[in-house]
Amino acid sequence: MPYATQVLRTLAKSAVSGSLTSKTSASAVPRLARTLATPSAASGLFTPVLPPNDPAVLHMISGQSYNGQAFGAKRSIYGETVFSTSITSCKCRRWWFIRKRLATNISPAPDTESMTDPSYLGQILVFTSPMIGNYGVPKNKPIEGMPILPVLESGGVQCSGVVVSDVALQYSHHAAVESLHEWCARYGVPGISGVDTRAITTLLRDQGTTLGRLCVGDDVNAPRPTKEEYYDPSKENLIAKVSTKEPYVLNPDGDVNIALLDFGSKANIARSLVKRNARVTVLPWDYDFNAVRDQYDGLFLSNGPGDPKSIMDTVQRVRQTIQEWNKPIFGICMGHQILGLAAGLEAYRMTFGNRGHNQPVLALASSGSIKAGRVYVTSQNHQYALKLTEDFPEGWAPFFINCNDSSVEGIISTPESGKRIWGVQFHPESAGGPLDTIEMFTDFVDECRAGVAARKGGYQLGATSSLMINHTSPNVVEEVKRVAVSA
Ligand SMILES: NC(=O)CC[C@H](N)C(=O)O
Repeated sequence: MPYATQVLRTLAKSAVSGSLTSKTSASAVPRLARTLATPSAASGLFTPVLPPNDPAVLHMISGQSYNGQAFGAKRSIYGETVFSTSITSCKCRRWWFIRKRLATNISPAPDTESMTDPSYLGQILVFTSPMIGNYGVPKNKPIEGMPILPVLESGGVQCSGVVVSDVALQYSHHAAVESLHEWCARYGVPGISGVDTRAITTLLRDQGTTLGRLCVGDDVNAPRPTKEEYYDPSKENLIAKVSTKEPYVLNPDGDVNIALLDFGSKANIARSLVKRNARVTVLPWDYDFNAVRDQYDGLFLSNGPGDPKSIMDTVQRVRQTIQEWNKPIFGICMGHQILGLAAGLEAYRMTFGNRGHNQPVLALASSGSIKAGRVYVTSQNHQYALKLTEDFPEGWAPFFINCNDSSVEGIISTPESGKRIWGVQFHPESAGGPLDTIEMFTDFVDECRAGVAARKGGYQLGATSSLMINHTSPNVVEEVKRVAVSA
């Protein structure tokens, strides 16, 4: 057991059994007990329910096994093992500050944002940050002014399991109501702690995202699964599992009418639109938007789990929308991949994808708040990407490129196309920050509003983009990579 876990387990056990008085606990952990963010040791400091001392093991289909201790639900699961490079520390302070300014959501640790993101459905999430759960978990209730939407990214934990080096047995945050262990247990999600997450991450980085099995309790002693027994979520239409079943409306009095095609949308996408006073109609993933499109001033395509090619019918419908409809369209992550496929680009599965809140991207075009030539730090969670190609389809250009691996981070309709369409692989809405690209929501909603004004007459549509890379040049791929590397 890692030393930090041992110390905390002993401290927490003593506190629960009453062997530490409040006086001695304050002197044993003076800095934690006195933080301003923690109103009292009783409400904020100690985890009242500790994980049982059960063993756990993470098996990989490639043959490796990692032994540790269980927390969360006492249940064994299969999933796709992926790693996230989110760092725990900055978010808490940042969100407290932003919440005061914008009355927006709170989400005290990146684990809660990632774990409630429906795009993680079917995945076993390995955190490279060594200690996870320090801020606990807040009440996932709607905040004032935003009925329906939870504080976190969805109503519950979406990933299948979590892997951490050292699960925090104590949490301390003004908004926390339970520990990571209790929260996972409530949602039937098992966790493993006390494993070498650096070794697991190195493995995943080298061989790519790998199918895994997380065994808890008695299952630890069961024989390893055969290759055929591993479950592969990427073979399924996961979007159908997380998308809304029925349409619903948010902010009915908003002044611009936006349809949000829900592939498993993070709540902060809807929040970000509502905050800009859009009336948002959330539609199921397979809804025939073309039948109702004239009612709307703009279309938003959300993030979502799995392979974009699992919903080619939707791609076909979006292609028709792009060809026949001239209002603004914005897609994020899965939404961007669907737009790209509809535009005629290729999508491929990356080796280990990009997951974390610290991915630098370079803008290749200026549009609204985005300036060509600038690097923006972004939050990401994806396994698939659009292929960077010499011959971008007519009317389209690369918008952003990843500075680490030169993968396509965004596409944009060219000024000559007469369209106003943007797709980004990263998450501008990222609830945990960074918020470098959050104003893309303002750009989109303003563009929709400009369309409404133009249709009423008299208002000139916003001229949106200018391109830095000439997408018709003979070596667009080389040019884009050169610029990304020099950034
Ligand atoms: N966050 C997302 O929308 C992810 C899109 C897609 N499921 C991928 O893994 O690439």
